[in-house]
Formats: sequence, structure tokens, C-alpha cells
Amino acid sequence: MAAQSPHDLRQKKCLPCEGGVAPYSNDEARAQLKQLEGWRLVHSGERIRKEWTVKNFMAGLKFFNECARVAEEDGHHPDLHIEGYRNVAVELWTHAIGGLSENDFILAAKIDALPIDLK
Ligand SMILES: C[C@H](O)[C@H](O)[C@H]1CNC2=NC(N)=NC(=O)C2=N1
Repeated sequence: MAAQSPHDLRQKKCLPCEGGVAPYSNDEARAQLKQLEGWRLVHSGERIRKEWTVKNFMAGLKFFNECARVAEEDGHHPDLHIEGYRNVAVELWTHAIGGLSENDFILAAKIDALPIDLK
């Protein structure tokens, strides 16, 4: 699988996934991750996760709102976490296959382009 740039990924749209395809292997996922800043494999390589410390609680919620907007546009949805009022994290995985698909990397690249008010 050829690695892509964040720009390439952002030109794509998530495809509906109803299962029936194999999730990325750890090697495939690691190859894709090289193109993204700050994301790492978690849950034994079944998910990717990125964490940020934002300025305040509302900055976190505004960021989540933007994540929700791109997620709805693409029909692919992140797990959104906020802890300690300004530590935000996004986890991406494709529920239908219990692991990672290209959709997760497309959404990660789009989330990386969102405005975020960091600490
Ligand atoms: C048909 C449509 O693609 C599915 O219902 C979508 C909705 N959003 C989703 N989001 C994520 N993260 N994984 C899924 O498997 C998923 N399924």
C-alpha cells in the first residue's frame, strides 16, 4: 500500500464500510501513520489516537463540534474524549470491521486541518 500525504488523504471521502474487508495490519497502519503528525496506534493496533491540551473547556467543545461536522460530512465518526476539563483526545477506528481502514486516516488528516485553540 502506497503511503499518502495528509493533502492526498484530505482530498478523499470516507467510503461507507459495512464490514467484509480486513482491517489494516499493524504494518499497514504504521505505514499510513508516517504521514500524520502526533497520531499513534492504541488498542493493540486496532485504533489510532491523538491528544491535545486546549486553552479551556469551551475550546475543547468547539474542537469537538468541528470534528462532528467533518465526521457527519464523511459519514465516519470518531470517539471523542475530554478529561481534566482541557485534555482532549480523538480515537479513530472502523467499528464495522473492529479495526483500522482508510476511513480512519482520511478523517485523521481532516481533523488535523481543523482550527484548535491550544493551551
Ligand atoms: C454505513 C455507515 O458507513 C456506517 O453506519 C458508519 C457510520 N459511522 C461509522 N464510524 C466509524 N468510526 N465506524 C463505522 O464502522 C461507522 N459506520
